[in-house]
Amino acid sequence: MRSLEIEQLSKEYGKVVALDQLSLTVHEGERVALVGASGCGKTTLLRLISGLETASHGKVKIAGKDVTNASPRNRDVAMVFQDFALYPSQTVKQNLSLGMQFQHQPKKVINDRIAETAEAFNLTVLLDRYPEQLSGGEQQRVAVARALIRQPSVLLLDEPFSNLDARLREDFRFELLRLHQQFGTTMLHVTHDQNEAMWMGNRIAVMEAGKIVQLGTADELYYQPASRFVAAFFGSPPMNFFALNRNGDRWQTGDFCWPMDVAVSQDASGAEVGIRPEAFQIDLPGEGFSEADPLLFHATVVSVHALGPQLCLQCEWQKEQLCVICDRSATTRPLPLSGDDVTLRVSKQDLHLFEGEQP
Ligand SMILES: Nc1ncnc2c1ncn2[C@@H]1O[C@H](COP(=O)(O)OP(=O)(O)OP(=O)(O)O)[C@@H](O)[C@H]1O
Repeated sequence: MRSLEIEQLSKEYGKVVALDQLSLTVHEGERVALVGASGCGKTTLLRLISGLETASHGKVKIAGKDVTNASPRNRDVAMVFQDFALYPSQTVKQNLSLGMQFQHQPKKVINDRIAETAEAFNLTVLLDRYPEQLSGGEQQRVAVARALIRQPSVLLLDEPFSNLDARLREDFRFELLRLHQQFGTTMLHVTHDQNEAMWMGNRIAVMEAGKIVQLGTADELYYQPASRFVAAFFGSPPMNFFALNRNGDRWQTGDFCWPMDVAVSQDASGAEVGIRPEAFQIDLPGEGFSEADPLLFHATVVSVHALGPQLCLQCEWQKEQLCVICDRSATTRPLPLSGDDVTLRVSKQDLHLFEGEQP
């Protein structure tokens, strides 16, 4: 059972509460991506799991064993750092062997494991090089290989792609997924990048101010965000948000009245409706849509951006910016131009209501 269990974990630095009674289970062989804004406590959590920091309260269990007070070496966990943290004066081979030497593994086991791992990670021809003689992508492969060679129960990754350029990042994502299939290691992967989280996580945990505010699959977070924060975090271009103003018993944005069944609580201090850019259907005036539809938006196109098979329209509606993404094939011909009036419609199930949250 190579799982990771975190129970009610807290960490305070003086008055700063970096982690606030956080609980999370990563099941054996699962990949959980951990996302959140800068300063929300992601690195602190990894440091507590790996034993580089001690917890103020709570427990960390690895493979069923309580390791809350164990030294880093006795935790059966390995970590890959953002800056790779390879030893510059040691060759790739020496970097790979160091952890196993600390474990006092026999020389034959070390050599066999290095040969196997170098093969799996495509590092065989690089074994005698020093880190400075490697490209960023190669250094990253060595860093992950060094973490996995000890066959830890749990692998922690702290922004492992952030020092790679966009192209390499994508290649490395596939590589890491392939290695995960091969090794089946339980993984907790910290990232700032929503796209990376959706690729890498079987489940994604969203952190805000030292707590997990939502844990679920990429689909759950995208289609059923538990808060405005989660809704805004996932999706590119991001969700459109429209502030609602109370007018008697109606809720409006500009002159537009939202349907009555967009039910905002009587005591809500403020509310917003969120609509994903791809939730809009598009038509030119006078075609197709029924004017009786309560969710028609008459907008003006400000700019049009071709994104390969998709089209992105930046529009103005009720003095608000509104972004629409549509498949080119599903768009009316001729394609809309800037300055055109367009009619958009959404389905009620694509409206996300957020009450009383600050952007
Ligand atoms: N050694 C420390 N002493 C005091 N405060 C600290 C210390 N380490 C972290 N903090 C504080 O704890 C909070 C969480 O920091 P942490 O580094 O875990 O955030 P993070 O989510 O990893 O941020 P980033 O994405 O920017 O790396 C922050 O408010 C930070 O200032």
